[in-house]
Amino acid sequence: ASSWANVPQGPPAILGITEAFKADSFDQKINLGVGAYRDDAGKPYVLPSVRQAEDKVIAQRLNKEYAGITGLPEFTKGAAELAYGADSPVLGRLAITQSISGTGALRIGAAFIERFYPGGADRPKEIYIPTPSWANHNAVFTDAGLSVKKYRYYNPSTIGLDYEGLLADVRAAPAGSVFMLHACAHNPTGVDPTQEQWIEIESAIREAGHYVFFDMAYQGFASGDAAKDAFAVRYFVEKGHQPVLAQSFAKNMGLYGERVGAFSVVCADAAEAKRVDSQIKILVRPMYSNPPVHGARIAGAILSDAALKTQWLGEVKDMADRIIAMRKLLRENLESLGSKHDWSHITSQIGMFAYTGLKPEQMDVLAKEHSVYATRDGRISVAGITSGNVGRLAESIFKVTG
Ligand SMILES: Cc1ncc(COP(=O)(O)O)c(CN[C@@H](CCC(=O)O)C(=O)O)c1O
Repeated sequence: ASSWANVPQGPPAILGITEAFKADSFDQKINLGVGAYRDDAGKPYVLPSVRQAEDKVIAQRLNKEYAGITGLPEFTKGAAELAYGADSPVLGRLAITQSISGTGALRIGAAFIERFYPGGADRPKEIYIPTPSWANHNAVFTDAGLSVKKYRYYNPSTIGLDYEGLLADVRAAPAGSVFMLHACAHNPTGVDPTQEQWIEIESAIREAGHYVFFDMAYQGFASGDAAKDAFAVRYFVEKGHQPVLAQSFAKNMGLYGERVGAFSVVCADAAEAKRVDSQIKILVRPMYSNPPVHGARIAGAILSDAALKTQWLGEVKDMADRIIAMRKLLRENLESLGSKHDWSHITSQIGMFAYTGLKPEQMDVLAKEHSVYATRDGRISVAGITSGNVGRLAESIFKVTG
């Protein structure tokens, strides 16, 4: 018998929505599944600054030699400055490595925590993640040997933040627990703490002596302002935390398939950063040895050139602005159709996703009867909405919800 005779059929991943969408022959079908930006024509968007940087890189006719284990220094320097601020004092005590996009950064972080987080041999290796969180977080952390705990985050009745629940869970967790925080544009809810709420969350986490793992997959893409979107990361660092951070350039640079990301650890001093860097190398070497260079060369070319970086940040703002405009249009269409529901969450939420509040069964009807495809948790990728399809989308949602 085959060695793999006992391999069971697994459930489809989040990217399963795309298959169902592709199989639908209706010419006005709408894909609100995968978190990838689309322009107002519903097409994937390669940022002009990325095309220009790529042309510059190709014109250099560089060789294809291995990068170092921690990737291209020009890229990681730029990624660190973008996240922490170009004049941040932590840049001198930071260990940072390029990663296989955000997922890879999360995986390196999980492995680093599993191997080195203090608390002795008997301490359970665990991490607290929000409820709900990105569908892949659970598997990334459990596959790295961490047990995943949940903290309250979303309040279905208000379709907003469960602020009291979040604070209660932070205070209830054993001192020194690891908390994973979405830095901005929470996936899947699009519900972010306000700056005032972040300030209170920080003091609760500091008082409990917890450790923070930031996941920043949408910097610049949430509000259109990279510094604003990094508020939580920079505020926690300013208050003395030494978090680890996973960065993705999939969305804000549109480098999805180039797999460009970074993982960093804020250390106590340069000597500690050197020791941590050596251990990150020991973790990464047997994982994938060293990262792909093309995407990082593009990102590095943008981040190290003032003019290109400014142009890029303008393009990220344009993407964010289009998403914000589509949120407004969807809400206005639903209201003008006479819907009795309060749709204010559609415009108060931020980033790639809107958590509609629709039930799984309603999402099934949207797909089957209206050819509108999205995940069953009621999350829609706002980037999939265009001025051309927002009318039909609103009608479909109105027919399903009344
Ligand atoms: C919060 C969060 N962290 C990390 C990632 C990892 O992104 P990388 O592509 O590895 O940089 C995503 C992507 N989530 C999107 C993209 C599709 C997916 O992989 O699930 C999503 O939820 O649709 C994310 O939403």
